[in-house]
Amino acid sequence: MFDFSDFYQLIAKNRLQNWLNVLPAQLTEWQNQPHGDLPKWMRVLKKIPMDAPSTIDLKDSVTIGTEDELPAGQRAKIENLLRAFHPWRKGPYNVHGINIDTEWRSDWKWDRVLPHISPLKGRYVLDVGCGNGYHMWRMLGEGAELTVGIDPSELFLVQFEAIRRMMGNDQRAHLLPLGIEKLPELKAFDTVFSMGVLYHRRSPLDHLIQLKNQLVKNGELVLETLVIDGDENAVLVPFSRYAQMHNVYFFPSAKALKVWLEKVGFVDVRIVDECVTTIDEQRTTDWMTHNSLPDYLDPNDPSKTVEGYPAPKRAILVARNPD
Ligand SMILES: Nc1ncnc2c1ncn2[C@@H]1O[C@H](C[S@+](CC[C@H]([NH3+])C(=O)[O-])CC(=O)[O-])[C@@H](O)[C@H]1O
Repeated sequence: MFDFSDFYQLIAKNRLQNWLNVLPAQLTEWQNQPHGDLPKWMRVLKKIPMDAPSTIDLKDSVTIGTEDELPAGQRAKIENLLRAFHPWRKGPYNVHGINIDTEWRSDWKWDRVLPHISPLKGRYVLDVGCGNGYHMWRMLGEGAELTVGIDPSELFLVQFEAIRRMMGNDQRAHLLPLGIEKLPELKAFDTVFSMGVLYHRRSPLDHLIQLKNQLVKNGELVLETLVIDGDENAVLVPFSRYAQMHNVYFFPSAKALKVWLEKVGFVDVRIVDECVTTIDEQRTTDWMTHNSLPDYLDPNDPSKTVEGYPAPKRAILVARNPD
């Protein structure tokens, strides 16, 4: 159903080649599972043109082509095709003047991350839980040699592939529909990002070890997750939902997270940013019409979630793998 052969050919010639010992079997298994709406989305995806646009900006935004490059009728057709992949959560994207106004201002997160990380020029980058790949394009904008994203969501895979087609089938970015737990110890990436994933993992220290196992010696981890206020021993484990999210487990303080990273062997651990998520950063839009953060906060006290927990606050930590 999905063709990963370009990626296999690419990594056969580079330092990710050991991955070929397990990856084709895993992705064949994935292909053979039932996939809900994916066949329908694939039919839409194939209608999206694969022509290289006249201009691409990945440095300051993700902007593909210009408005006047395409006849109005063709632009309207592309917009309809892209809307078939609702809800668009991560972005924004601008495609031939079509402004995909996503639930999240993922560019704001990128602006908080970028000043604190090693330059990405020439690097092999892994983005764990990459969503639809928004940050992968921004990583290429910073000169990364290759970005590989992994995310189990099928909708995010088709959204990513739609954008990639309109980039002229760019081969510098690849998204694989896998969870982090499926990765062997590749020890091959210069930078590994895990943003918005840790609180979804039942075993957060194992998650940190899995991330470490993907890094080359002296490679850099960029970790972003929901945190609470408090000292090295503070951690919240919500009883059930948090801000209406299922499958959430550990919300440490940034200081506790630093200890966890050191405990599993990272060094030079730095807490580089902490900020409360505003309702301007995560909200309902024309491209994501479901409920969003404003609906998940206590209407009488927006410093709390509807469940009575502290409202979402996120921290960014950067660390080095010495091994
Ligand atoms: N086991 C797993 N392995 C890999 N990915 C997973 C796993 N489980 C869930 N995910 C994926 O992790 C992503 C977390 S979203 C952050 C997106 C982006 N990074 C961002 O920073 O904007 C945050 C959120 O919406 O809660 C989703 O796309 C899941 O499918």
